[in-house]
Amino acid sequence: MKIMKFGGTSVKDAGRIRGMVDIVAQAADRYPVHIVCSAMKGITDDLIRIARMAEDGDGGYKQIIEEIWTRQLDAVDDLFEPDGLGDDAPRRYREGVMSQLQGLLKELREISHGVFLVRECSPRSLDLVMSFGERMNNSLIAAYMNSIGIPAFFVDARQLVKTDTSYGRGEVNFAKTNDNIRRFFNQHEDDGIGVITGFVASTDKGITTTLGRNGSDYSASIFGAALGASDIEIWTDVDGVLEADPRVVPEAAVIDDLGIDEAMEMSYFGAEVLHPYTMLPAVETGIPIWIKNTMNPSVRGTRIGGDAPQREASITGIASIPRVAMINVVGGGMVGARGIASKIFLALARSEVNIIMISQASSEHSICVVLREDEAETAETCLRQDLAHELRIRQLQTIQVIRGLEVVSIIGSGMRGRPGVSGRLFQSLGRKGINVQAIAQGSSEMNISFVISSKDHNPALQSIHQAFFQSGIN
Ligand SMILES: Nc1ncnc2c1ncn2[C@@H]1O[C@H](COP(=O)(O)OP(=O)(O)O)[C@@H](O)[C@H]1O
Ligand SMILES: N[C@@H](CC(=O)OP(=O)(O)O)C(=O)O
Repeated sequence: MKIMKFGGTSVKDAGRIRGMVDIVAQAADRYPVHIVCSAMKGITDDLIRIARMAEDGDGGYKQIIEEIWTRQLDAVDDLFEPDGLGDDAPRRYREGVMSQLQGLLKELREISHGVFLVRECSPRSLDLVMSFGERMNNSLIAAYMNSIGIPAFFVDARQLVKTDTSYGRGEVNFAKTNDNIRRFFNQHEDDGIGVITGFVASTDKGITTTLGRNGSDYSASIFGAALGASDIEIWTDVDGVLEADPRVVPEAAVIDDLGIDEAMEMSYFGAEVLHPYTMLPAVETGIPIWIKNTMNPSVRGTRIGGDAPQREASITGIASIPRVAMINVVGGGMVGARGIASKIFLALARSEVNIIMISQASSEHSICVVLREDEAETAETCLRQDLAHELRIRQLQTIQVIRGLEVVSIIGSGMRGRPGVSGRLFQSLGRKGINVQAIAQGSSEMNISFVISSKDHNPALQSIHQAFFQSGIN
């Protein structure tokens, strides 16, 4: 059995849904499959805008709900068109799916109105609002498959995937989740293809949660691991994981095989083609993950699994995280002093921000942490509170926040023990006049990360790709 996951680009309208169902039907002729689908491309962003506008008392949120509804209706009209041969199935299924979608629309309108009235949208309410994209789209897809004679059943993953109450990024309780999934699919053994909502989950009390943006990839691997799938396929709009973001580096080629560690580094450091947690369930079960192209299904794609293959090349890929900030904690009194680093990290833990990168010069004169720009204010407040004493006695001179930055990483198991890689990297940036503001290298030697100004994003990625992949001396 295989799990096939289709992202928002692969199910963004009726045309793409038809293409996706063709791929699924061909696969299902050869082996059992279940599918995990995302919301139509852009719908989750629209739902977030609805919540934010309603929270701000901006009645314009209603217009966005109408736009979402129009996209759903266009897809229904196109997919459930009577075929003119007297077959009534499209009409019958159209009525069923319309009533399901209208129910969801009503619910979305009521929740948004509630947010508008109280002028408050908690992370918990936001998760509920965001869940509608996946719920609408998978209801539509399951009905469409049935209407063309492919037995399918809608699966609301909220019934099965159980998380804690970390809204916006629920932490999965695997014991309960695996048990729920196995029991549910045993009961539906003869019902055809499960059409599973990606991204959404719920707490023990049934409160809706989500798995984080782009979390449908993770949903696919949760279901794949629980059901002992032979493969987990992530279908998207590119031929696989590429050496760099193809929108910036059009010359980037497909990486045929990636080790689990390399894939984790690529996704953690910004290759949005894959959610970083996707590999976790697969690591334990050894199930390979494939990245494949819905628009080009015959291409092999990238296989992710096990250790990285032996490589001639030093680096495998380049990734980047935009919109980060750097906090520099600077002070002569830090040199040789004990406990300041731990105070800094405790303050950051208290602020619940996610630290992307840390760097400390051996002079111990400063510690720099890199985090998402929208978390910088919270982090700075906590640091100033917890380090107030050290600032007062001048053990620390400043806590400086620099915004408008980006982390770029070069990744690859071939870097281990190979001299000259960072030399070539920084030479290529230097030639383009790009200033590097901080550097970190993990002890695994599989990643060198550095911070640059956001405005240098494109030239940095292009010059690194040129230096390693296009020069013939990677
Ligand atoms: N290294 C990379 N390899 C492949 N795609 C990448 C990479 N970095 C960024 N991308 C972008 O990720 C996109 C796919 O991710 P996403 O939009 O989340 O897809 P989906 O809608 O299928 O979930 C691609 O269209 C590509 O532009
Ligand atoms: N729809 C959700 C979950 C997701 O994974 O979407 P996609 O597969 O389109 O990246 C999001 O936009 O975050």
